[in-house]
Amino acid sequence: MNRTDLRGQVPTAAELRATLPRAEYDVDAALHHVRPVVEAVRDRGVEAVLEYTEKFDKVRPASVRVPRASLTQALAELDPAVRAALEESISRARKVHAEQRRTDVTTTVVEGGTVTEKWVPVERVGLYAPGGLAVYPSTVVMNVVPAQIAGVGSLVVCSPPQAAFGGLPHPTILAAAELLGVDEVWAAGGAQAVALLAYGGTDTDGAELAPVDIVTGPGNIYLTAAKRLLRGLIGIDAEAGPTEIAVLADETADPVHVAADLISQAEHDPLAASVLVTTSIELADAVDKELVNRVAATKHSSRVAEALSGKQSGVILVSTVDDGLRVVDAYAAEHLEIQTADARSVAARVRNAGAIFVGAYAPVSLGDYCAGSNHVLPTGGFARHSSGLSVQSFLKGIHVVDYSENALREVAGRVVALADAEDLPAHGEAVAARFGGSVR
Ligand SMILES: NC(=O)c1ccc[n+]([C@@H]2O[C@H](COP(=O)([O-])OP(=O)(O)OC[C@H]3O[C@@H](n4cnc5c(N)ncnc54)[C@H](O)[C@@H]3O)[C@@H](O)[C@H]2O)c1
Ligand SMILES: N[C@H](CO)Cc1c[nH]c[nH+]1
Ligand SMILES: [Zn+2]
Repeated sequence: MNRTDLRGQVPTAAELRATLPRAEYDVDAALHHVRPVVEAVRDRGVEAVLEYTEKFDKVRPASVRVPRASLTQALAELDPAVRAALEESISRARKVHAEQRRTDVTTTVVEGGTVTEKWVPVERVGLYAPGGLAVYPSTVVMNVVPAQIAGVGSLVVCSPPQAAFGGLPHPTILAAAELLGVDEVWAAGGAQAVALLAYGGTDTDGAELAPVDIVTGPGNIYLTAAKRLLRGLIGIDAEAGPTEIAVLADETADPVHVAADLISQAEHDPLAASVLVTTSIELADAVDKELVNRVAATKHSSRVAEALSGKQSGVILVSTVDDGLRVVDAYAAEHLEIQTADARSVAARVRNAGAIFVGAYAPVSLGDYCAGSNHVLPTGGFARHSSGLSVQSFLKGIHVVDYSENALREVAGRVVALADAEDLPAHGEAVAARFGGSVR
């Protein structure tokens, strides 16, 4: 991997951001490519979805809505070991996400005056599970579990149709949906899926897809560009693009673990990013050596090799773990592993990461499938300001203001004073009208 030596230097966060490895992933540039797709689906519905599906997925499904029988059949035919693993993943995710459900809080501001923050689930959501370079039944779990726990009443899953399966999404995607009790699945991928979810459409056999309020889930640049384009008409989660792993390690880390973990995320995409930040040049050398053999032997060797040699991946040498923390905070990785002495206390000092994996026995792959945490996480530095998918992503907070006559009278003069200060006297008059026209 490329090396950057920052030992003996103390760059600012802005300087770090300018020098750290990062892919050229220009979502804005992809907007012009997906705009015609989105507009065609808006104007011509499912017919346009099918045209783009033929073009990009090389298959034309008979219908875009997946028949109910295909869902039950997929689960019936699912390998029992995969079923057991999905059940474990679902049950752990439910355990963690159940604790996230916020309860309504009522604050008594004055006697007779309360403000309640009420959490209301979004009515209908569209959940995307990618199906390009790999298929992601685990992402069905990570989308559906928080939405269900939030209390969303209507869920639809979209995943790309697979030519090898007659235009249906991959059977493990269908089986995961069935296991989770989701019965509305549509075979659409990328930008056309997001547009279909946002605008709705009528299938070839007359089945209706009602527009959703929010679309969540990760995907490639076309999916992300469509989410960015349609944001406003629909809500979206944080952008979750090509997978990233950063490992902050010192001389106590095992190079075999570090190399295996860097490869694990590089296998998602040639654009995936694997970054090692270390105080130890010996560890960096040992990891590089380990990578040579492992990359050659791994199944998706060329994809991994491309990701690891890309400008988005590399080794950063730092003088101290404190300097390393500054680097990983500036980078704001989707996944951050801490493989140092006293990993817990180092992890406690991290500010920016989608998820943090502490110590030798918490590899990112555990979080991808079975830790109970969510794997739909912000990439591209978005972890500086955004969180991963959670129950909260599917809830809206509404303030409910309930004041009695006396409680309003008590504060009426203040409202009028502020309204006058803003030269919006009608605001004050709306209060005064309740008290005979004057509150002074
Ligand atoms: N951050 C996360 O939480 C997370 C989780 C899982 C996966 N991922 C990432 O999601 C991404 C999945 O990408 P993918 O490509 O494998 O699957 P995908 O489902 O996002 O994309 C496949 C779709 O892209 C569309 N497409 C293909 N070529 C196109 C073109 N030239 N123009 C317009 N549309 C086109 C096709 O319609 C196809 O259905 C990977 O980068 C992976 O790393 C991220
Ligand atoms: N690492 C991905 C999130 O970036 C999630 C995933 C799903 N399956 C395997 N990995
Ligand atoms: Zn992964």
